Amino acid sequence: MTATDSLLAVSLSGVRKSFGDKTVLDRVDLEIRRGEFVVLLGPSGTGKTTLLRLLLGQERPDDGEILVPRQRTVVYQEPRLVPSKRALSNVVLGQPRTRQVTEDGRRALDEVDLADKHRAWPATLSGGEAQRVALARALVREPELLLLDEPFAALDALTRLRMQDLVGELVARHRPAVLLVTHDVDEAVRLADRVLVLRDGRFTRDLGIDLPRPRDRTDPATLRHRTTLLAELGVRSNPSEESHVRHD
Ligand SMILES: Nc1ncnc2c1ncn2[C@@H]1O[C@H](COP(=O)(O)OP(=O)(O)OP(=O)(O)O)[C@@H](O)[C@H]1O
Repeated sequence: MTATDSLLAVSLSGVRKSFGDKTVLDRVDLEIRRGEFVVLLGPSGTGKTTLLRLLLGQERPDDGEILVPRQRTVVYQEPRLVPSKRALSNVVLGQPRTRQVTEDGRRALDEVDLADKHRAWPATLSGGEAQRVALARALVREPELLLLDEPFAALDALTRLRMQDLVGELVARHRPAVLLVTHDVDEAVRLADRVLVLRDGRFTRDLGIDLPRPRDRTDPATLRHRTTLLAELGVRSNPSEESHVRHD
């Protein structure tokens, strides 16, 4: 990244990725500013996870350029905790066990409201608690880029809403750039500064959401964005409709 781009956390230009004769990403450009919360929406199989894997360096593009900060962490749909390590050890996994690291780990657990669970084994945690440990592990390293791959999808509805609020609060405090992959339009409108819709290898919509937080899902402006995104995904919106779209 050049000096003039210092406000950018992520820059992709002309990125192409195919598997066999299937082009998944077709000359994609993407810029994410520092501290910006971007949500990536799209039907199943359109390349959202592939894009995330490219940002993590787990895949290489066939063409194009990808610039990402070195400090990047990820939370997946499953918490992926090490079962033989207690909560705190999972949070500071891979880091030297200095006093500072232990303190930071405890603070991170405190931030996700699990201060009293630092000695808990993963098997004794609820799904939501385990996911909060995973979030603490991702944030304790103060990443410049936080990647979230459907992190709420496996949670029950109430826990999901609480987790969304928690992520919103923690991101506001730590200010990493965020790329959140989801199928949930309401989640996108609730959290994003900007929503990108990925279809047929390209971004078909780049929608800025400039609304105060916390956001009320019944607010007319929120509903307008929701309707726009559902239309972009090819889903008709009406009040009784389920917005958690999955095009399998
Ligand atoms: N390693 C691979 N080898 C072959 N094909 C792959 C590979 N990884 C992904 N694909 C294909 O690329 C396409 C995009 O997959 P990807 O997982 O990125 O989609 P997605 O948008 O994340 O889907 P979902 O929403 O269902 O998670 C799919 O057709 C998938 O089968």
